[in-house]
Amino acid sequence: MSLALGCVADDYTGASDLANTLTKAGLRTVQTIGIPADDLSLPEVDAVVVALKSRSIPAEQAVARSREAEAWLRGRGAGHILFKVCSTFDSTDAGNIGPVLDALREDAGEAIALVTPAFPETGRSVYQGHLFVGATPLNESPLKDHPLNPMRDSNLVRVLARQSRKPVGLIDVATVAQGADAVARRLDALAAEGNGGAIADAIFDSDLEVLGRAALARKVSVGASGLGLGLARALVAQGRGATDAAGSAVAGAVGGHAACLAGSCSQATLGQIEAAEAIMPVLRLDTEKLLDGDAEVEAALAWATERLASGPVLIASSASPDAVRALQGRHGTERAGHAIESALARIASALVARGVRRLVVAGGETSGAVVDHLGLRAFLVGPEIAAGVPVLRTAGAAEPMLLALKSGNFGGRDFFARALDLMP
Ligand SMILES: Nc1ncnc2c1ncn2[C@@H]1O[C@H](COP(=O)(O)OP(=O)(O)O)[C@@H](O)[C@H]1O
Ligand SMILES: O=C(O)[C@@H](O)C(=O)COP(=O)(O)O
Repeated sequence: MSLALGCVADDYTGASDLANTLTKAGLRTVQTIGIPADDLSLPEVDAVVVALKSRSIPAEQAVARSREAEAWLRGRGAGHILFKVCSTFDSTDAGNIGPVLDALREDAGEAIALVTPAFPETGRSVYQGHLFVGATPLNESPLKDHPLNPMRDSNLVRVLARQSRKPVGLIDVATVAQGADAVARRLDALAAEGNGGAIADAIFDSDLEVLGRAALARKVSVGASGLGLGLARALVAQGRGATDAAGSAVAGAVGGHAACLAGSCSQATLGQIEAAEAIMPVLRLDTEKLLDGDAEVEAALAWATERLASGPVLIASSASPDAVRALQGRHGTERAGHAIESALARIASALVARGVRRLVVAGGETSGAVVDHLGLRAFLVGPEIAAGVPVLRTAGAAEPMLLALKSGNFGGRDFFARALDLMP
């Protein structure tokens, strides 16, 4: 295996989002769950996205796991490593974007790394270093209420500098408009001034193509799927792409029952759950009881077992920002988050034991907990359900499954219906 591109993603939905983008851009791509064991046979691919559940763990653990993944990818020929983070830069002042960037940059022997979370396809743009979600600055968007990483500063130069060992500079839109050579010169100048990272403006895909070309001249970059698009287009232009059709790797139905699990409390997911009530049974979990033992999980499984044979069901812990804050106030943010992720993961395993082979999961941390509990090892990329969300087919599993791991903020109101239509 001689990879054109290696990617380390800090959550599982983000990994599938990136794998989707790379596949659509012409790179044969596989998503692995952590570093794959030697016995896992992977298809011939141009890119591997190693998915880690490292966005919200202690920084030193995130650094160690990211460096292991980087070494595995470079050992398979990857000349460039993209550290895939959230397009809304989900992180806290404790990290982990800054600490991981510092480590990967130093491992690569680079003085500076280009950083941009812009992803125009989903309305993420960066202007003068400020991140916008649509027309709304990040700190005024629903991301300010994220249960684990509330984003309260749209100025990413400030945000990243607070997490990094070295200062952070800006590559503004005027420089990007001048092309890849101008970006390269700006990176060199910022490095000479002692900066270790540079937030790059990007509003359109054409900006990301410029940034992809400039980034590819170095060994490491940090960004969301927009930068992935730029890197992929630069690699395909160099003749490193695939010729076979994207998504063909997952042809064929898997059958079996279908279920949806939602742990995301994003505004988008709350609306999608509401819309799903019109087309399938929806169970809203009592999160207070969920934190108080197994009774709520057992009740949810009894509810689902009565309904699975008749069609898809949806089980959700998702709640409004006020309800989330109230639960966190009573039980602590970390305990509430981990306990609910764990409960949804146990529900997922029990549903698979009851014949579910088509599973839609809403939420990045939630998807990580579910996929880990199911022991899934890798995914092939299928058709796109919504921007940033593909159908995934398990690779290396005893029985094939189809999954959709939906980033909290992605997808339209009819997402659950569209996903199930594409997961026969
Ligand atoms: N009702 C709730 N109250 C508090 N926290 C919740 C609730 N439901 C889910 N959570 C937690 O919120 C976090 C959602 O994160 P994640 O799954 O990554 O969603 P997103 O993709 O929207 O960021 C998880 O830790 C999850 O366990
Ligand atoms: O880049 C993005 O926005 C997504 O790929 C992503 O990482 C979202 O994270 P979650 O909302 O936690 O799924």
